[in-house]
This record gives sequence, structure tokens and C-alpha cells, in this order.
Amino acid sequence: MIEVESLTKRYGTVRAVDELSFTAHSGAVTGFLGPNGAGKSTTMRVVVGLERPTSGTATVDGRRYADLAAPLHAVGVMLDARSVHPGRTAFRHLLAQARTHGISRKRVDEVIGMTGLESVAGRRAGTFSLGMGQRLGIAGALLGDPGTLILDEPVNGLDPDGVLWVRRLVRELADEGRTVLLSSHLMHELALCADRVVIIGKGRLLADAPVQEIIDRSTGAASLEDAYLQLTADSVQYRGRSADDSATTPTAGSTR
Ligand SMILES: Nc1ncnc2c1ncn2[C@@H]1O[C@H](COP(=O)(O)OP(=O)(O)OP(=O)(O)O)[C@@H](O)[C@H]1O
Repeated sequence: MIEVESLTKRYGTVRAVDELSFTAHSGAVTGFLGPNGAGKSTTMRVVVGLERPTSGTATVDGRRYADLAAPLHAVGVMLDARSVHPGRTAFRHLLAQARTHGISRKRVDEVIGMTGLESVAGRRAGTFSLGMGQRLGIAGALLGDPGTLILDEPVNGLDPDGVLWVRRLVRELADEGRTVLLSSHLMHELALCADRVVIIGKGRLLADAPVQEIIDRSTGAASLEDAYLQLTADSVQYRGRSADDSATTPTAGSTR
């Protein structure tokens, strides 16, 4: 179980996370949603001890990450699949992680098999495609057979077969009683794999409920995406313009 309580994280004047509280329960997949810059990655980074909270707490099974004796066995984490030494092979990368916790080579081979990387395990990670890198990141998260998994955008860059595999994998992990917290901007995918979603905007909690309840509570929403767009309408910080918008709102200095 992941418990985030009154968590605030400030970077100078920026409140990346603002008095945020939620719980990701064991035996469930919790989707973590919010617009760009809402504070999802910062929250996850605090949970795994990469950032110190300004105030509040974040714990896994009642303990701060820094207090876990063997963190890889407690929490599997994939925050940035690109954070791999590009000159190391996938196998060597996983073996190096495994050695920090006395995890066997057999387990390294097992997670390589689980993630479908057998044929490229001997290749340098720097030559991997986006999707192959994601699979390697997930393999690293599974290495310690942890009770909790935290996955930031796990389906980013995966092919349809890979997306389906992640959907089934997180379901199985939750059905085994594990806690799964995953972020994604793909609403359709989240609606299919999450039991519950936590939606944040500008660092604050906007909703925390089962998927269907979030949809039912929003006026006229037919999908999680509809409900999400309603809930976050005032929290979007970066909104692009279409060509039509640009035509009606010329930029300063435009001669057209
Ligand atoms: N190390 C840092 N220094 C300063 N500001 C930061 C730092 N890390 C994050 N921020 C700011 O904190 C806010 C939240 O960022 P965060 O990466 O947590 O958002 P996010 O919800 O994960 O966004 P995205 O969906 O784009 O990945 C943003 O305004 C970001 O610029």
C-alpha cells in the first residue's frame, strides 16, 4: 500500500505538489492522472526517495522508502526508462541491479523472458528503440519480485501487443495482492486496466475514486476521458493552439 499524506513539494516558488493525499491499495491497479506539469512524476519521485518532501509524508507499507532494508524487493520502480547506461547490454544492466540485492542470474533471465527481451538481451541498451527501453525498465521493476510497483507511463512507445501485455501484467500483479500505481495519459488504456484513478491538477487532488464512479459523477461524461477533461479543465497549464486559433489570434508583430 502506498500512502501519500498532505504531501507538498516546492521548487523555489513552484508548488509542484500541494497538500496531496491519496492511498494506492494493495490488490488494485491505481491510475495516476493529470495534465502535463501536474506533479505526478514529482509525487512518484518522493515516494521512492528521489526527492525530499517540503512537508507531508509518503510511505510504502507504512515505511518511508529510505527506511526500507531491501528496496528492490519492496518497490519496483520505472520512472524514466532512458536512465540506463547506453553502453551496457540489457542483461548486464539488469545483472548490475540484481547484484545490489543478491538477486540471482536466474531471476535476471526470468524477467528478460517475462518482458520478451530474450533476443536482444545481449545488445547495448543505447541501441534500443523506445518500446524496447520501456520493456527493459519494466524488467528492472520486476526484478526483486516486489509487493508494490510504481510505473510512470509504462505503455509509452509500446506496440499494441506490448500495450496488451502491460494491461495483463498489471492485472495479474494486482490479482496476486500487489499494489500497482501507474501513470498514463492514455485514458482508454487506463479505463481498461485501472480499478481506481487518482486525478491531480496543479499539484492538488481533483478526484480519487473507481473509474466508473468518476464517469458517473461527471455531467454527461460517457468515458473516463470525458470525465478527466471536465475535471482538469481549469488545471491545464500548457494548452496548444490549432491553426484556426492562430488565424483568429495573430501573434504580436505578425504581418498577416
Ligand atoms: N527539479 C525540478 N526543479 C524545478 N521544478 C521542477 C523540478 N521537477 C519538477 N518541477 C516542476 O514541478 C511541476 C510538476 O512537474 P512533474 O514532472 O511532477 O509533472 P508531471 O505531472 O509528471 O508532468 P508530465 O505529465 O508532463 O510528465 C512542473 O511545474 C515542473 O516544472
